[in-house]
Amino acid sequence: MLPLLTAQQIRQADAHTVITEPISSVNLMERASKAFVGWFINHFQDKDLTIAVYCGTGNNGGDGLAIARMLYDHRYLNIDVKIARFSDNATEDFNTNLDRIKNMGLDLHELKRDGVLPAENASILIDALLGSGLNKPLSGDYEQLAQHINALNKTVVAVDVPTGFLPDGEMAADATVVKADLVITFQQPKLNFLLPESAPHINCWEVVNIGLDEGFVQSLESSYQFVSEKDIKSILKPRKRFSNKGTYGHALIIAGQAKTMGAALLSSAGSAYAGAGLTTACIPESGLTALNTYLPELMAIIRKEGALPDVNWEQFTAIAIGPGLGKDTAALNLLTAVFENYNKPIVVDADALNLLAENTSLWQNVPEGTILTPHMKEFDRLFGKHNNWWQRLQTATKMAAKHHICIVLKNDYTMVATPDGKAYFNSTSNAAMATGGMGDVLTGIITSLLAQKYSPQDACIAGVYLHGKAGDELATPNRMNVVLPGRLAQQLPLTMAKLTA
Ligand SMILES: NC(=O)C1=CN([C@@H]2O[C@H](COP(=O)(O)OP(=O)(O)OC[C@H]3O[C@@H](n4cnc5c(N)ncnc54)[C@H](OP(=O)(O)O)[C@@H]3O)[C@@H](O)[C@H]2O)[C@@H](O)CC1
Ligand SMILES: Nc1ncnc2c1ncn2[C@@H]1O[C@H](COP(=O)(O)OP(=O)(O)O)[C@@H](O)[C@H]1O
Ligand SMILES: [K+]
Repeated sequence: MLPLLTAQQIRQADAHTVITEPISSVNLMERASKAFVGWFINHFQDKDLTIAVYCGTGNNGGDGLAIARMLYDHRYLNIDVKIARFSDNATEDFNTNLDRIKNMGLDLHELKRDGVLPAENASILIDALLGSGLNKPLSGDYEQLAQHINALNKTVVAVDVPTGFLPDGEMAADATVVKADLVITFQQPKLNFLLPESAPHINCWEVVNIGLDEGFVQSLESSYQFVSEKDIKSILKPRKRFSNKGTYGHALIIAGQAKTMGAALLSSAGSAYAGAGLTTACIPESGLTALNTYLPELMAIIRKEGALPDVNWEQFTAIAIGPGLGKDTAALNLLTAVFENYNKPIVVDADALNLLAENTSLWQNVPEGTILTPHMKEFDRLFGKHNNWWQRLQTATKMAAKHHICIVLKNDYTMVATPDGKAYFNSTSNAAMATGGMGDVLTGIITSLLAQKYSPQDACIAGVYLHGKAGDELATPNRMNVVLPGRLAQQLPLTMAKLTA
């Protein structure tokens, strides 16, 4: 896992690295700038590019100066450096880099506090005005310059963090931020890059390693982690010789009404394709033909109107409830029965989440290790209205700890909050997956992994990763506009095979 630190913790890691490596802070700046330039020249190979580097007078600006110098050394000769002298303060490493660049023959201009904004002929702007040192919203000269840059409509590459963007914590919805086509960020994605509020400001980001002390970074035991393929490979267990269907558990999916049978089919397919030994769908009678036609491998328990189905609960190694279930009395009775009769972790999704939100007494019977899989609206119904995703992240970790459950809060970079108060951000999935029924398949996958005896935490982290990875495998190479959930389910055996090979 890649620990995701707050800006303050990054500063600590920075200071620690300077002392223990040891490396001077200006050489650490040199290393960071070199990493930026390495990425930049690989992707912008035309040396005739006209580039303007906008520098503040802090360390982000110091990076900007070092980057301009290095690009010039790489024969990018059309570089114009603009230094925003909006503050009387400048850091030592900024000043050192200013001395280094002064006599190189590059164009250096200073922007004063007088509000006169520069004309701009360059095609690429490098934003090194402010980085992770942002401690208040932009105002005055900085805000005007940021608005001016945005109005230019040029390609903007930001150093570490776009100017005005808060790396972590709650950012005002109307904050002025330099709009970056690309952010080349140091060491790790900043937490707020992973939340939807970043969408208007950041088109894409890339991480470059600057060699902060790994041991120290780990020792901070960050509450936030970024999941990578390596982590999933160490979670997933390959299927064994001499195993049989009993080895891989029996999943029960309680889902669907006559008009939403698709939800039951898709979640059951997710379970079967993710490798449960057996998958049974608990569905209304009207859906039986559809079930057998769609996937004959599935078994059924029929729900008759007005009666609870006769279920031998203990027979199942994992149970999910909710997709397409509706919120009528029968659905509520079913959910109550599941909570009362089954004491192992249960996957609760969709309408079952809405029922839980409306019937809070149900909470007392939620088994430890249970998994909730809300999207944003379901999450807010459960835990109250939130103004932004930072707040949701805090609530998710708090509620997971309070109820001893896992909460899978779905989005791009779906986060899994676990009972120990941590949050794991997923690194797969794409916008082609934004289509109805996709969450149903995820519910099936997580239930399947639970049935196969993965811990609730591993089932969530691996399930979310596999779901997104299958979506990426289908969408990315073929530039698919949309990936349908049923097709994604079918991709799972291949995705899992690659990760367990
Ligand atoms: N470990 C790493 O990752 C490494 C990081 N490095 C680089 O350092 C960057 C962080 O540098 P930094 O700490 O000097 O802060 P930076 O963003 O340049 O801001 C400068 C000053 O501006 C001020 N200020 C704040 N908000 C403001 C506002 N709204 N409007 C006006 N002013 C505002 C505030 O000063 P204050 O006003 O509080 O006195 C602040 O101190 C980081 O992003 C990366 O590029 C690498 O070089 C090496 C390794
Ligand atoms: N833009 C996106 N980028 C990445 N993943 C997405 C995107 N949109 C949706 N998804 C994924 O698709 C699933 C949608 O779930 P949900 O909203 O519950 O769908 P449904 O209720 O239709 O089944 C989630 O797992 C989510 O992470
Ligand atoms: K910046």
